[in-house]
Amino acid sequence: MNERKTNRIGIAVVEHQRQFLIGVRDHSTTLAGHHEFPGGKCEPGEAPDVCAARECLEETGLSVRPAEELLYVEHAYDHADVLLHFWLCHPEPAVPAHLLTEDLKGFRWIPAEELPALNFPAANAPLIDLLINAYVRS
Ligand SMILES: Nc1nc2c([nH]c(=O)n2[C@@H]2O[C@H](COP(=O)(O)OP(=O)(O)OP(=O)(O)O)[C@@H](O)[C@H]2O)c(=O)[nH]1
Repeated sequence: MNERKTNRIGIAVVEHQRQFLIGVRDHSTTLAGHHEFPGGKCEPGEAPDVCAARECLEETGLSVRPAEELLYVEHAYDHADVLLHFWLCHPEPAVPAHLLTEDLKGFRWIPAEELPALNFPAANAPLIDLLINAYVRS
């Protein structure tokens, strides 16, 4: 029997002064070369916002505080079905100022107006529209 995987994913949409923390998916992973927000699979019993903050710390070294769920998207990729929880997060107040400007393990701070030009996975499209409306057109 060919059973498809369904993964619940917590994603940290980390905002600071209208900039967002964005990386590029590694060549060894699914959707290699696509841009991405920090995130990954929820552990069993782990809430998506907790997952988003944990994955962000693991992947970028930045401690963040989840603020609100911006969007929930269900999407079928070839490799799996995903339940995506996009959580708006902000850096913890105590983080050193230099972490808010420099690259973090390959993740970079990108101004909101540059988001539409990036190559995000298909499931991110409604989130990018939402961010443009909230941070560029407002
Ligand atoms: N991190 C991240 N994943 C995203 C985004 N958009 C999106 O569709 N995804 C999808 O969400 C899933 C994330 O899973 P992952 O494989 O990166 O998670 P992980 O690090 O826990 O997995 P691993 O331990 O197998 O490497 C992938 O299917 C990925 O394509 C995004 O903006 N950020």
